[in-house]
Amino acid sequence: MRPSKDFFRPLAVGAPTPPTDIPARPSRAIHFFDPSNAKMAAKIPQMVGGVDVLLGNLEDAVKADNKVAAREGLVRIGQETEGLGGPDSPTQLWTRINSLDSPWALDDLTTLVPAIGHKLDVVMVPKVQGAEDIHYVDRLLAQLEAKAGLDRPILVHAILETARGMANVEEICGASPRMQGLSLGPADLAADRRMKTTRVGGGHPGYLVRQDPPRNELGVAEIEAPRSVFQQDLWHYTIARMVDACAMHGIYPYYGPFGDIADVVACEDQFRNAFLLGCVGTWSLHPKQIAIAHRVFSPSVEDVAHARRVVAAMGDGTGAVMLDGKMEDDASLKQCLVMVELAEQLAAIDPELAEQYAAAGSED
Ligand SMILES: CC(C)(COP(=O)(O)OP(=O)(O)OC[C@H]1O[C@@H](n2cnc3c(N)ncnc32)[C@H](O)[C@@H]1OP(=O)(O)O)[C@@H](O)C(=O)NCCC(=O)NCCSC(=O)C[C@](C)(O)C(=O)O
Ligand SMILES: [Mg+2]
Repeated sequence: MRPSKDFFRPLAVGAPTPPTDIPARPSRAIHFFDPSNAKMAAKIPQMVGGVDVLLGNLEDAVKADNKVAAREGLVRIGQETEGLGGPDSPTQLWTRINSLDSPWALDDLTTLVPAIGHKLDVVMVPKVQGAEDIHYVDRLLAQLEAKAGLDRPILVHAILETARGMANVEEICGASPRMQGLSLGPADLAADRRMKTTRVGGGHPGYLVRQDPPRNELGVAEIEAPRSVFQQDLWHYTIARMVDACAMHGIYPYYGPFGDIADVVACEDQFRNAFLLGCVGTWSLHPKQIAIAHRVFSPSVEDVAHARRVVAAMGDGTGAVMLDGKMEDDASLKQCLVMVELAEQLAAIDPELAEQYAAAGSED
């Protein structure tokens, strides 16, 4: 569908022109912190450069009594933290504002944009229900940007955490040229869908398939015999829908929170599933989840080396060749190019990865 002629025009006189393409800035880990928590806030300056995104969370997980302190704390951090946020920073600055039906969302935006709008890369909007929520934020941001004299539009990221939001996922992605991406909000979404879970993301041992029963010599199924069970991914359908909606609109899908901080193994599995399905990153709720996210959402050295071999073997990119007993063709080349491009983007911001990927290339 052709967008209206005004789609890429500023929504307020004097506001910066919205982007026609959303840049693929590395955002493997979106690290959440509560700016009203002095201990967490104190750690932020030393995290700049060590994590792709720092997100000052103002919504759930911040106590109602601390909402103003969190907002003011984020302003202070945005103003005082060197190197944080803006187009040239190694670490983007994002915020999650309060939900649009809360008493705080309006003040969040009217405070943050004039104070730190030049540093703020992305505003994450929770509990987005449909395009109307994005239109509201879009217009308000344009008015505030114009008033503040900003020359760069702030991007918008929606969290999918209601059944209605999921049903409207495509129109949410296409609601504004500011749309940067989507994250999964598994806890609120589970509640809204009336799923019978109590966790923040991750799987559930009850969601499984069971191996067929063996049969005895009379051909009767022995249903009490021991059988393997395979736990399934509760979030597969949702993430796959998000990935398609984002890919269709040229924006970026992210997993979301994994609340079992102690279970770093299952966390890594959940992140990897999302990575393999097409997500570009995830959230980190605790410092120890940052390294997991960075590791998982960076292609492995082996995959990059293989992808480069396929690119080299495919010459002009058409036809079919055999490599290690496998057929490679135009379509497998395209997958390999996704991997190589991502490796190049990450190498540009991560010297350690750059070295590993360079070595992977030189082996061929
Ligand atoms: C889980 C908690 C309570 C454990 O906090 P803790 O203090 O018990 O952990 P710790 O292991 O004892 O912490 C060690 C040190 O790290 C610090 N620390 C700890 N966490 C952080 C952090 N994030 N950033 C920076 N520093 C952090 C902490 O202050 C402490 O500092 P210290 O050594 O000086 O004493 C804590 O990590 C936390 O509050 N994390 C953020 C939680 C959050 O943002 N939740 C909201 C996102 S999930 C969500 O909203 C759902 C969703 C999408 O809406 C939906 O599915 O519907
Ligand atoms: Mg939520």
